[in-house]
Formats: sequence, structure tokens, C-alpha cells
Amino acid sequence: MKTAIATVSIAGDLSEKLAAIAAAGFDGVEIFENDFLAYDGSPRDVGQMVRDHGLEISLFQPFRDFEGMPEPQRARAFDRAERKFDLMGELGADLVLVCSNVSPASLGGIDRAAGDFHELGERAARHGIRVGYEALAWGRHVNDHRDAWEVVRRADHASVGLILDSFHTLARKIDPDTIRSIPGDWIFFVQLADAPKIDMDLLYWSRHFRNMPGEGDLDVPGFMRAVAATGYDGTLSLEIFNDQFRGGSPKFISVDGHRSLVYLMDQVRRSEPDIRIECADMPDRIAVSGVEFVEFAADEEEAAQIADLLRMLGFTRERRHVSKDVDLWRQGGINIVINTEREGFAHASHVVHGMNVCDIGLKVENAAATVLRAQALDAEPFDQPVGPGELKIPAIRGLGGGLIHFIDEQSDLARVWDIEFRPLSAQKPAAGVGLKRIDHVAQTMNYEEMLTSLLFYTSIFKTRKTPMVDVVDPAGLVRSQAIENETGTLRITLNGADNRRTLAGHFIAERFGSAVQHLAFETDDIFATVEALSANGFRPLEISANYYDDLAARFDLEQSFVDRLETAGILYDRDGQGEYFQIYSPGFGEGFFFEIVERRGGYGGYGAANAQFRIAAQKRHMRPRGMPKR
Ligand SMILES: O=C(O)c1ccc(O)c(O)c1
Ligand SMILES: [Mg+2]
Repeated sequence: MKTAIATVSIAGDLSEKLAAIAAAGFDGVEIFENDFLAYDGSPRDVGQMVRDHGLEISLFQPFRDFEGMPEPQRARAFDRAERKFDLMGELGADLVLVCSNVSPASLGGIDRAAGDFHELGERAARHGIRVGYEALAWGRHVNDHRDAWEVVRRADHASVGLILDSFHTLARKIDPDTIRSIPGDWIFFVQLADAPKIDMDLLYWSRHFRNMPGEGDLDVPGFMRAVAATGYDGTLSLEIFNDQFRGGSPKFISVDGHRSLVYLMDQVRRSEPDIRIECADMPDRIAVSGVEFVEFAADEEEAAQIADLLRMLGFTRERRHVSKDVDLWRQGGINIVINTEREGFAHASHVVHGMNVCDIGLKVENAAATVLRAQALDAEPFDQPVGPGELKIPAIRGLGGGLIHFIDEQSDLARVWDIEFRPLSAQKPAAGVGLKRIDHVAQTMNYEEMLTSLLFYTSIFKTRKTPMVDVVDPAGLVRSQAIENETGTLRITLNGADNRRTLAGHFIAERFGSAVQHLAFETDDIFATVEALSANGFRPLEISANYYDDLAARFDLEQSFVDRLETAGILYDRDGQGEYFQIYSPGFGEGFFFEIVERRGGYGGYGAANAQFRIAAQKRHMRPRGMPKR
């Protein structure tokens, strides 16, 4: 199936838009009339520019307030149409979208509209042009695709067909399966958009909050399955009105768009096996069974600081790389790698970002298949020459400049620590403090990057997104959303900062981009862990006494229990399933920190209710440079 995107969906002038759209791999564009009007070039030049980018003009739109007009507006509407047909001839566009009339002057009546469309079809045909009719969700008389289809059916003209737009159908909660009875030949074009579920005026919602399929909450896959069932095999086009996208990077928004379409087609193909859908073959979404390692890029001084902290947290430096300045720190099932090499990816990453998590290893069933899927979804595979005795571990570039490596059990990859690393036998193993595994990896980014991340992770991996929650930093709002798998063995939290004064925003600004800001380790007994930590000289972040007063009131807890929490510096939360306990390390570097959590009884969240108090405490403890005083 061919893919397209409306020029209105991304930022830039027309030529910038086209360059980004072509680079992202689309076949065509919808030329939004205003983008053309604003451009300083003749229709022929624009048509040529589109074709020079290897694109086709899939649609010209919108033509407004056409059907059902009384005279003299009716005659004028036909005159307007003739002028646009001439323009389309010069552009080299042969399909125009007519959206349902919103004018208070328009008259209702399916037959009246059908009659107008029949005549429009006659005129369009003389220009070799076809006309598609789309029901706007807020159209005055026609605001439902079923009515638009009835108009088209009665217009009974080979040059007049239907245009479907997932937003208009789904926003009005019209059952998309009603599309299945429309003959695919009469569907001239399909526009796709998702949107977050927000209760608001339809027009405002549509013009400002649409997003890419998979980024919102609408059942775009259900809509697309119904479209596919009609036999429609024309272009699938994104028409995304979104304030943020209009101000975003044309390049990145286009890539997100292309990824969303490929992912959507892959989903539809899997759920409608009887329908032939032309799309790239790829492995199904990848199940991740855990985080195998997290790697830090650091210089010697920073490495010593992390080492100090890891030692206090009960980690042991167990192994060293056979040929590189790379150490493996371990506790329970947690592998932390510290890379102080002076060349290679980690070093390059350090030069740009300073001390940072430059690489994450995920456990999957088939590492090669994972890269194949990621590549099919426009992710970039990563390769660097391997040294003697090293394994070639499949990897992709993640977002924000880091890498994601994939470890599987099918090959030697699972034995990477034995093959590439030598045990440091002289090292006395630390007793440990009961940390078992990585609970979650928390990535901080600009708010505008959250949808990109969300789509990236959910399209490649078998994961789902949790609802967005607000986290209040004294300097501004940070929005937080998690990506997780069914079993909770993969949890990635995304924190989107609006400004630089928040803890999250400061971190992004100082390290030049989004990245992992904290790692949460899981223990089975937080009180025992706190005791062991204390014996190691570790002091968790101090939380205000006011917090504990409120806790007792909020959850109706025994005072003695609250006292224990307060003494240990543990934050507490509860949901319908269970309880959550959290402690934090003070921040170091530009605000990186560790968290230790215990989940009891299937608690599913991340302690969002506590985040405000944790952030305030971290801000009190922030030191301008290096490690906090101990
Ligand atoms: O918001 C609008 O006016 C508008 C115009 C054309 C479309 O295809 C559409 O879906 C919405
Ligand atoms: Mg539309």
C-alpha cells in the first residue's frame, strides 16, 4: 500500500516539508491548499518540486462549503471548483477532497447534495479529476461517513467517491465496522489520525490534538481493519493537525509518521489474516524478558564516583573486559557496566553528553529478529567493529543518542559476560543489600519527544503504555508515562519536561539531550535493604516530616509503621492491587540518581503521587558539582 502524509502535519515551508517527507520514505503528499498558497512558486514549479523529491501528489485539499448551497452561492461554488480544477491540472494532482459543508447557509438533504456532486463529477471528469467527499465530524448536515457514503452512492458518478478519515469517524464514536459494507472501489482515499481521549469540542480537538496512529487512544487499528476489509488498496495518508508537530522537527515528525503507518499495517495484517495487505514483512512485536545490562560512559573520575556509590549500594566489581577499560558491577540479577574507554561509541557519547547511560541491553528471544523488526520500523541498526575475542551483539540506535543491544539465548550472546569478561578473583564480593533486578529505567526528555518515544517502544516491543500522569516539580510540570510489558520485566518510564528549571529539564539541558536519568532497582525487603545500606554508609534522600504526617492520614496507617517509614526515609504508595515502597539516592553529576523499590501484592504504578515530594527533596540536596557530601 502506498503511504502519504498531508503537508499540514509537519513544520517548515513547503520545500522543507517535502524534503523531510521524502526522506522518511513516503510515496506521496496531500497538498494542503494553504501550504501551496503560502509558497512563493508557481503551481507548475510546486508540482515539479514534489516530483523531484520522488513523491506524488496523492490529494489536493480541502475544498470547502460546496454541497447544498442555495443560489447564488451554489453557482459560485461551481465556479470556485473550476478554478481549483485548473490549478490542480498545473500541479499535476488528480484527486480533490471536498469536506462536508459547515456553512450556516447550506441546505440539508441527501438528494440535494447528491445532485450537486453528480454535477461536480461531470465537471471534474472533463479535467481528468476525481472528487472525494469527506464527512467532517462537525459538518452542518453531513457529519457521519455513512451519510457521506449515501451522498456518494446517490451521486452515482464514476468521478465521485468517498474519503474516510479515522478521526471524524472515531471522534464521533461511530462504529468503524459500518465501513465494512462500503464497496472498496468507491473509497477514493483514506486519511488516518489518532488522538488522545480528551473531552472537548470536536473541531478544537481535531485541529490541535490529533497525533500519529498508535500515539493516541482511538481505535485506529479497528478502523483500518474495516477499511482493509472493503478491499480498498489505495493510499493511506496521515492528516495530523497538531500544535506541537507544527513547531517540531519536520524530519523527526515525518519519521514518526512513517513508523506509525508501517506499524499500523503490520497490526492490521496480523489481525485480518484473510485479507491481503501489501506491506513489509517483519517479525511480530518483540517480547522482552528483562534488562540484561545498563552501561555508563564515564571518565576515570566519574567512574570512581559511580563505583563509590555502587559499592555502597552493595554491588561488587566482578569482572573486567578482556581487552577494554570496561568493568562489570553486579548484584542479584543486575549488571551495571562502566565504560571508560578512550575510543568507540561510549567514548563518543561521553564527549557529547558527559557521564551518561550510553547503552541498554535487553533480553529477547531472538536478537537478530529484533533488529529486523526495528529496522522495518525505521530504527537505525548500529554496528561498530568488534575487537579480538568480542561478540557481535545485535544493536540499534535508541532515541536520544544511546544504543540498545539485544541479548538472546539462541547463540553465544547469553554468555557474553563469560566470553568478553574475566573474573576479578582478587575482589572480595560485597555482601549485597538485597537488590534483585532492575525495576525500571527512567528516561527524561523534552515533553515534545514523548510521543516519539512512546511509538518507538510500543511499535517495536510487545509493550503497552500507561496513562499520562502529572508530576509537579517546584519549577514546573513534568509529565510521566510508562511503557511496560505484561509481566513487568520491562518497565521504562518517560518523563517529559516543559522547561529547564525542573529537575528533569535541568538534566536535559546540561547533558545536551534526553537520556536515562535514573535507574530503579528492586528489592524483596526494603526495610532490610535500608538497614544494609545504612551499614554501608549510605544515606537515602531525606523526605520532609510533613509528608509522613499526611501519609498516616491518607492511608490510615498505623503510626508505628509510618514511624518506621520515616526513620528509613521510605516513600509509600498503595493502589487497588498492593503497596509500593521507594527510597532514593541523592543526585550526582547533573542530576542522575538511583531508586530502590519494593512492590508488594501486584502494585502496578511508579509512585507518581510521591514524585513531587521526592523532587523537592532532591532539589534541597542538589550540589552544583559532583557527589553529594556524605
Ligand atoms: O479541520 C478541517 O477543516 C479539515 C479539513 C480537511 C480535512 O480532511 C479534515 O479532516 C479536517
Ligand atoms: Mg480529513
